[in-house]
Amino acid sequence: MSGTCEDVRGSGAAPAVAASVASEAPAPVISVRHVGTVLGGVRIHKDISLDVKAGEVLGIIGGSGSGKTTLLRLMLGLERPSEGEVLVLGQRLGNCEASDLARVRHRWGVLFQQGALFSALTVFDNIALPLRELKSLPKDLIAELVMQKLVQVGLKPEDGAKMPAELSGGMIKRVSLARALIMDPQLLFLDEPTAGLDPASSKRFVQLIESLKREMDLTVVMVTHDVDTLFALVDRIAVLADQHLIAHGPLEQVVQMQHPFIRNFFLGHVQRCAEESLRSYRDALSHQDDPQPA
Ligand SMILES: Nc1ncnc2c1ncn2[C@@H]1O[C@H](COP(=O)(O)OP(=O)(O)OP(=O)(O)O)[C@@H](O)[C@H]1O
Repeated sequence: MSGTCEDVRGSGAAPAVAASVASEAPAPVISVRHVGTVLGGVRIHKDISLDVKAGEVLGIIGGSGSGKTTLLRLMLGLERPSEGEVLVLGQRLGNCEASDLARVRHRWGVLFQQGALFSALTVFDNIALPLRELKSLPKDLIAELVMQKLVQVGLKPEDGAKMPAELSGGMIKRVSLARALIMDPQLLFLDEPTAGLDPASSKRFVQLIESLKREMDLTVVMVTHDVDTLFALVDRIAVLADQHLIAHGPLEQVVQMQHPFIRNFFLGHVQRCAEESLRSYRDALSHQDDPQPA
C-alpha cells in the first residue's frame, strides 16, 4: 500500500531537525494510531494512523463502504477499535471512564448526515437540549444562548417555535449546526454536511461553515463525497480505500496521486487545485452574501 503524503515529506528530515520540530509541535487535537476495526466479523480498517491539527479542516473521503463513517464513529467514541488507539483532545477513547467520555464530549459538536433532530421537539428545544442536559443553567440563560446560536447560523428568532417538519432541508442543517455548536466546542464533526441540498443551498451552507470555523476558531473533521465542499473548506484530506489509509496530506498534493480511486474522484478537478485557483475560489465564496437560509 502506498505511503501517506506526510510520510513522504517527513522522510527526508535530518534526525536532529526532526526531533526539535517534534518537540515544538503542538499536540494534535485527534490522534488515530495504528487502528484496526472489525465489525460483526467484517474487517473495515487495517493499521490506520492519522493526526488532526488544531485549527485545521480535515476531509475524509473514500468509496461507499470504505469505512469513513466508521472512522468518524471511532473518533466520537461510538465504536471501539479492534486494534490501536484513538485520542481526542488528550483523552484516550475506548476504555475510558464514562465520566471522562462525557467531559470530552462537551468539547465537540457533531452534525449528523440527516440532521438527527427530534421530530417531536421545536427548533428551540432541539438546540437547547445539550444545555439542559447540564442541569445547571438558568432558563433565561439557556433562552439567550439558543437565540444567539439561531441568529449565528442565519435563522430568525421566530424560527425557534417551528417544528422540524416545517423546515426546509437547508434550515434543518442550520438547526443541527446550531445544536452542534451550542456548547461552543473546540472541535466540530460533520458527516456529509451538504448531502441532500441543492447546489445553491449547499454553497450557502458551506459559506456558513467557513465563517463559523473562522469566528469560533474550530478544528473540523468532515466526511464528504462533494468535491466543491472539499475545495471550499479543507486543508488536508485523508483517503480510505481497501481497508487502508492510502493518502493523508494537503489537498493539492493528494489530488496528484495516481491511485485509481483518487484519479476518479478528482477527475476534471485537478487544475482547480493549483494554489492560485484554490485561493480565488475560496475568496469568491467567502465574499458572497449569505442572505437566505433556504
Ligand atoms: N455495526 C456494523 N456491523 C457490521 N458491519 C458494519 C457495521 N457498521 C458498518 N458496517 C460495515 O462497514 C463498512 C463501512 O461502513 P461505513 O458506513 O463506515 O462506510 P462509508 O465509507 O461511510 O460508506 P458510505 O459512503 O456508503 O456512507 C460497510 O461495509 C458497512 O456495511
